[in-house]
Amino acid sequence: MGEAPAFLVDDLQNEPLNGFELKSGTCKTTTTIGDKTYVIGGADDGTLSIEVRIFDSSLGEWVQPTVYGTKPLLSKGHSAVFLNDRILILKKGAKSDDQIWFLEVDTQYVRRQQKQLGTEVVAWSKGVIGNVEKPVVISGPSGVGKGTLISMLMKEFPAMFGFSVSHTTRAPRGTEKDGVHYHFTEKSVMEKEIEDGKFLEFASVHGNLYGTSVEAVEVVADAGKRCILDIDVQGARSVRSSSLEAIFIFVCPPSMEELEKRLRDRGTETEEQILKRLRNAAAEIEQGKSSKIFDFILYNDNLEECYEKLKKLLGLSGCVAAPPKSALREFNLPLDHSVSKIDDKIIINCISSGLEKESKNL
Ligand SMILES: Nc1ncnc2c1ncn2[C@@H]1O[C@H](COP(=O)(O)OP(=O)(O)OP(=O)(O)O)[C@@H](O)[C@H]1O
Ligand SMILES: Nc1nc2c(ncn2[C@@H]2O[C@H](COP(=O)(O)O)[C@@H](O)[C@H]2O)c(=O)[nH]1
Repeated sequence: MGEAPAFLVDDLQNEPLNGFELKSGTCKTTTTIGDKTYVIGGADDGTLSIEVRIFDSSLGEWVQPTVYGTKPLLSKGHSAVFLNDRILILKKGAKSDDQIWFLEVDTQYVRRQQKQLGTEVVAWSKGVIGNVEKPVVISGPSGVGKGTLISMLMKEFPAMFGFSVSHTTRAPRGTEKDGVHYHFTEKSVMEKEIEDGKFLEFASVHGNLYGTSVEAVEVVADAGKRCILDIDVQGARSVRSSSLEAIFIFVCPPSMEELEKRLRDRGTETEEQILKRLRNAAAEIEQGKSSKIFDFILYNDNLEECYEKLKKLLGLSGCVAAPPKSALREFNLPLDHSVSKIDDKIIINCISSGLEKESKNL
């Protein structure tokens, strides 16, 4: 909370200002939702990213919200329009893969964080142009074959799927590479990043911390690929209640004996770790089968048969590996534009700068 800079108070007195840039060339917009006016833009704290402040007219006060997600970098300005539970931000003069952003202000995820923290919360997420299909969340007990199935999918459809590289505090196994299999990290560093809102979900699994950063998912979406997350049941539950709309698949072993055999044959864990993973497996299978988190349950008995079933439920049966959907189609947003919403359509009014000014709607 704090005092309003004079120019903003002036600007706010001249309502309505929704979605329009404030005067004085500050590259800030205001969006009023109920008692709250979201002032978006500028970087008061010396960072290079877009800042958010809220003026609560019922309190007559400025509120500094807790901001989650990766913040967009400053641009030559932006337009803003409110869409149901989030504000659409169109950055001016930005590259096509950096033009569209959302500031979540009233999504389920934001409301839950607000309740937990007792403060105002907003969350940034990046928009993607095109038809990237829903991400796929794959869970199941350790050793059931999640990684094997995902590798088969990535090998057959390299241009279609991208793996969400998680962070973990566990030590790398022999052949694992940092940044490819996991981002191997220190516990204190990861805890700080969790506090800073960089994670979509995280959980303590078999005695170590694991988590999916917002960036890990964005990297895949930015490449125009469908994101695959290999995460435990706790993580799947968090993603289920986040704003990420995904397909949730739980992989079951044919028996506990077979699961133990696979874990032992893999030879990557100590005896103590194997026993811990097996103890946790029973509870995970119980939750996986009984909770309403998962859309599909797959039994991984015969690997090839299970893989075929996985492809079928992802709509890939009999599919020849296709080139990537061109999710990053060129989309040239002119520098001079305004944005509004009518019914289900976002109208972008482009003003061309010639001798005779011309206006065109997209
Ligand atoms: N259907 C199957 N039949 C026999 N062996 C299998 C089958 N599926 C996977 N395996 C083997 O089981 C072992 C464990 O598989 P994988 O590493 O893919 O499990 P995971 O679920 O990813 O485990 P974690 O959660 O610990 O990473 C591997 O050695 C793999 O080759
Ligand atoms: N909640 C999350 N769980 C994760 C994530 N990345 C992996 N995992 C799960 O951890 C166990 C153990 O994995 P291992 O590589 O040490 O064998 C397994 O069930 C994974 O699904 C994550 O980002 N979040």
